[in-house]
Amino acid sequence: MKQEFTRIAVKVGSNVLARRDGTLDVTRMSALVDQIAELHKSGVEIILISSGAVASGRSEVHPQKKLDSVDQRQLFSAVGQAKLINRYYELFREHGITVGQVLTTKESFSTRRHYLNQKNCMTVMLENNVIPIVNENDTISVSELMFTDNDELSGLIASMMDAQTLIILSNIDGIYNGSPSDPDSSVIREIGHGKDLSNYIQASKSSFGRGGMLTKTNIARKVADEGITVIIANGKRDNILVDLLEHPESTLCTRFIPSCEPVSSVKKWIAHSEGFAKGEIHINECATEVLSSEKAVSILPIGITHIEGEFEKDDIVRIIDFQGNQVGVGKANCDSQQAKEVIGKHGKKPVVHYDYLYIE
Ligand SMILES: Nc1ncnc2c1ncn2[C@@H]1O[C@H](COP(=O)(O)OP(=O)(O)O)[C@@H](O)[C@H]1O
Ligand SMILES: N[C@@H](CCC(=O)OP(=O)(O)O)C(=O)O
Repeated sequence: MKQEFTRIAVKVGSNVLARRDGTLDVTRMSALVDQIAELHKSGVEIILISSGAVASGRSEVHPQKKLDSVDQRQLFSAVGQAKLINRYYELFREHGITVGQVLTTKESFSTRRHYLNQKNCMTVMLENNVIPIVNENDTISVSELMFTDNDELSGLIASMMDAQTLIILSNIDGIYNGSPSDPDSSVIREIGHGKDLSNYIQASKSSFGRGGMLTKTNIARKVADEGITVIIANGKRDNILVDLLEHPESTLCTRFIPSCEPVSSVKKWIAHSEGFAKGEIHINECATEVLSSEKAVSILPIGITHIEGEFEKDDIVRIIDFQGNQVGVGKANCDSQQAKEVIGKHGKKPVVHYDYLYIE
């Protein structure tokens, strides 16, 4: 096997694992496990991000009374995750491979300490030849603190674990340049930096998915900008994982070209922490221009016009340009009160240092 990659993250969407009637497609699961086992045995480290808990629980329990969507998700995932991981455990055991379950929440990424704890857990698993199988802990995640979907989670994991490639498996061959059901549209094979895809993406989602293609493309772009190749491919196609790595040219998929600029570990964490931002730093036209150049610059008080919200030192803040658009995310070097006191002044310390600033 071509050994281009040493560590990859594979995300398997709900729709790949669920049959039309919502039951778990064990044949598909088994086929994917066979491929992952083959890659694992050839020396590629794999991190599996698997959806399917809710879908597999849905067919197991039949509630007596009508449940709201949160109750349903909690009930189905509690039952379904146990079933899912049990299946994986048995299927991988046939190949002599040990797997471990990592259930996480969005909040578990909110501080650098929590983030590093999770990274350490998965590193130790990989070092011991254990394949981590990650999913959101849907039993305790409620709306505001949930990942948009497992695409978002997979992007975070790929970035945190310094994977070279993130393969997102869905029930479609890639991103189409029109409606996927339109015979005139075709799969976009490669997507470079800055390409706007919003015109192509339909709001429709597959039956069991949560986020849809829009979140997939947004996440894919962000992760590719951090230097990771992102591939969207069809998990229902036989041998897809092995084909993607062995015959990349002839295998149908959408590939996001990664940026060549290395991004530090701290910046990667900050890039995925926008959801935890406590405040906003608004900057003037001149600062906006400098930030959009290739130069390494910090946010200095002289370029700040105003501060919104209350934040402490080390909290995540959004950077907003003079036209009101968000241009980045950073870790504050001081609290909001101290920042307000130095607005517009020369010769003061950065409010967000370059090392802790991620420009989108
Ligand atoms: N331009 C497009 N190209 C491909 N798929 C699209 C496009 N626009 C919308 N979609 C929809 O996105 C769906 C995949 O996203 P999603 O339902 O979140 O799947 P998953 O459960 O695998 O994460 C496809 O089944 C398709 O219906
Ligand atoms: N954590 C949920 C995943 C839901 C979800 O976002 O799925 P997907 O549309 O595959 O990204 C589950 O296991 O059912």
